[in-house]
Amino acid sequence: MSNHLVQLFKRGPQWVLGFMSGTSLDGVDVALIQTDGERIHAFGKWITISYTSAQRQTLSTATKDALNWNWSGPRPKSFANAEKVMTIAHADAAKKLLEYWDGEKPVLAGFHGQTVLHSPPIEGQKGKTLQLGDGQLLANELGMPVVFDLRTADMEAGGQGAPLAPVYHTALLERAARERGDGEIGGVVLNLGGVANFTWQAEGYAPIAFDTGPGNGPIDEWIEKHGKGAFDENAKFALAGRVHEDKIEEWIKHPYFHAKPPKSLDRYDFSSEKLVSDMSLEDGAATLTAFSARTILHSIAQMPSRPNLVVATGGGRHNPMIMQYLSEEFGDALVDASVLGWRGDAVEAEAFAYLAARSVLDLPISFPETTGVEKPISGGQLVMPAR
Ligand SMILES: Nc1ncnc2c1ncn2[C@@H]1O[C@H](COP(=O)(O)OP(=O)(O)OP(=O)(O)O)[C@@H](O)[C@H]1O
Ligand SMILES: CC(=O)N[C@H]1[C@@H]2OC[C@@H](O2)[C@@H](O)[C@@H]1O[C@H](C)C(=O)O
Repeated sequence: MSNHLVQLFKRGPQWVLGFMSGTSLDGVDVALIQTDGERIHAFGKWITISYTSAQRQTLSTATKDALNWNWSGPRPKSFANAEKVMTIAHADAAKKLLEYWDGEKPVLAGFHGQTVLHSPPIEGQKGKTLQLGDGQLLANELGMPVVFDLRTADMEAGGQGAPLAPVYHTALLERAARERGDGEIGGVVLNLGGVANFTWQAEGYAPIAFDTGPGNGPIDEWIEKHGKGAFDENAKFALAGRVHEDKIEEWIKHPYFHAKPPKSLDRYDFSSEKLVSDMSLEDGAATLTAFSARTILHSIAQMPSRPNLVVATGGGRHNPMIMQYLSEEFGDALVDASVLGWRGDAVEAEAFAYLAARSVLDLPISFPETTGVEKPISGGQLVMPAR
């Protein structure tokens, strides 16, 4: 069957489904792209289906249990239920999307799963990462082959296991250059997710990518802790607060921000608890938001050259305070994904569709400059639907 898929892709680009359930536990993003594993030929429909509060609670419990478990002893009991709940939520989201899709049937799906724990390699010791997600159950539900577990092979080979979207970011920049007709593939694709990360690309270099530090994660946590919702909508609280600059100067000394890339983070490596627990709601929100923005700027400044295009993707691009910091630095070079015709909230889901196609074709999905793996490698497990 895998051979059959390879033959299909050899004949031409195919429609592929991709899923993302991000660290903010807000919902399932599902998107369609048409690809041959190299180029993005077309964008199809996409949707986000929010988790119900019960589903979110189940995932949040599994995430907390994972942090306490920390790879030692038997797996927490909550994992099995969370895995089933989130896999079914993914299947439902895809079925909903396909109801509104009148194009050709997708031939494959790329399933990221839900990261509950991520421990990058330290001092030559391999790292470990865990994405909950039952690939076989999803394949059965959708009646479609599914590629899942895309981070393990990279980690087994000594890589960070993240970020994986960079090879897709590169394909997006290539597509934009092709559409402009100038052949200039350079730029930065910035993902403003729970954790922030980017891919930097310029003529004559292999693309460089890494997690820059916290994104929306600690801000969300802070707002939720105060009973003010799941996130700081339009930076309402942050804009009413004062940024504690002294704290930012202190935190940015953390070795993570001075370590050479590649590097990656667990969503809870920077938590609001540790950072702003003694501040007012507004000052805490302002300081956490400024911290995320400043660590992004600090990381981009470490690149070999200054980008003349910075494309904002991910939920944090709806946060006006983060965007203000970025635009003070980059001016007109900073653009929203939509300016290039991309779908800023669907990029990660699209990336996993692209990665699934590359996995089936045995093309590399991670690289020395993106995850620190010794040589470019593929990854992922392919499962077929049960008959
Ligand atoms: N209007 C808005 N104002 C402020 N923040 C917003 C707004 N809309 C979305 N966000 C932020 O975006 C987050 C969701 O972003 P996104 O879906 O990219 O995260 P994710 O996919 O879970 O993250 P990751 O990339 O780390 O996996 C929300 O939790 C919130 O913090
Ligand atoms: C371990 C893990 O799930 N990491 C996520 C997280 O969310 C953003 C950032 O941290 C990134 O490294 C990664 O996701 C994207 C999709 C990636 O692998 O590129």
